[in-house]
Amino acid sequence: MSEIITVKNLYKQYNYYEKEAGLKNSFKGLFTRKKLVREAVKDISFQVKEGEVVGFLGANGAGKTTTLKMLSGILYPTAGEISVMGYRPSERKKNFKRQFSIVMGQKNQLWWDLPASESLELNRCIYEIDRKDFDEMVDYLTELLEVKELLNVQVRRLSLGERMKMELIASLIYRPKVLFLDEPTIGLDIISQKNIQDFIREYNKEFKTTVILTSHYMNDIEKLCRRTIIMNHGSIVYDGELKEVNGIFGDDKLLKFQLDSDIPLDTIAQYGRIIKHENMNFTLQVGKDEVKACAVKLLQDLPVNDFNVEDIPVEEGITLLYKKEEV
Ligand SMILES: Nc1ncnc2c1ncn2[C@@H]1O[C@H](COP(=O)(O)OP(=O)(O)OP(=O)(O)O)[C@@H](O)[C@H]1O
Repeated sequence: MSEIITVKNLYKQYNYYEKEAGLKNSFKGLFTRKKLVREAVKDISFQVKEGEVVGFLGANGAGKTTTLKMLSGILYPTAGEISVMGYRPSERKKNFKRQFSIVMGQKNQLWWDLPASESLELNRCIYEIDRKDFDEMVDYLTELLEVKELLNVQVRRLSLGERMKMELIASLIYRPKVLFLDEPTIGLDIISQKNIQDFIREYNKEFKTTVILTSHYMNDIEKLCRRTIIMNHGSIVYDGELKEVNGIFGDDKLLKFQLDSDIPLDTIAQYGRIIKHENMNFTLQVGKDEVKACAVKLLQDLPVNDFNVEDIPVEEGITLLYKKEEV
């Protein structure tokens, strides 16, 4: 399949001003303001094929939302190239806007005081959707998401999960080719989270829509995406399958052990890279070839209580990635 999204050397820099607390400082700030720069996205490049579902993972502030906002034309890039369906999103052409949709788990597009059906009707007019197509699509989506009977309930009276389902319906009734989902399961309980995951999977199968999804929940990415892009401090630190994420650590292993008495950290650091320590419990990262020698030495030298050698689990791999500037 061909590429539908191409991103080349994309940067986003936010310029803002320091605001000090207090009335006096606010007044002072009118004349002398300290300019600050935040490099939210730093030289990222990737491509997405038509029909692909790609998951963006990253700690808070990694640059996921900024990237999605640039892909959808909400934000102007500082530098770099973006092509989505052949359009440059920042030009905000009408035909581009008709073919993609963005849903943000933390923002609403539905009118709070009206039932969802009215917001859907408004979208029908904006996107000039044929009545028959619209009715069919609303039927299909409300059935799949099991919210048909809630269409005429005021949005403010819906639960968080029900509201997210309505948001998804509102963003899909015009059958966009590309869908950006920014944390669609945030704050949802496990069942609602699974409902949304099942829906996205089913919808992608049916319509071959290209989906880029950001989430803090690895579970969302695991369930929905073959490919994961992991961001850290504005850069892409991994692009590939989630389960292969540990490949970038080579054949490293984790030595986990508990000590009987206090030992200085710099002594322990001589045996391997300290990944985690809590009270007397330690996790060291050690190269596969050094594991045996390191384990023997550790058991000989230190008052070790409990001891284990493990592969790096995916979660730990991701945590390590989040902590690293570059891999
Ligand atoms: N309007 C803004 N002005 C200044 N800095 C901003 C602005 N918006 C975002 N940032 C900064 O840019 C960085 C990236 O933010 P972004 O929202 O893209 O991260 P994220 O990966 O989506 O994080 P989260 O998971 O917390 O939503 C952060 O350091 C954030 O503080």
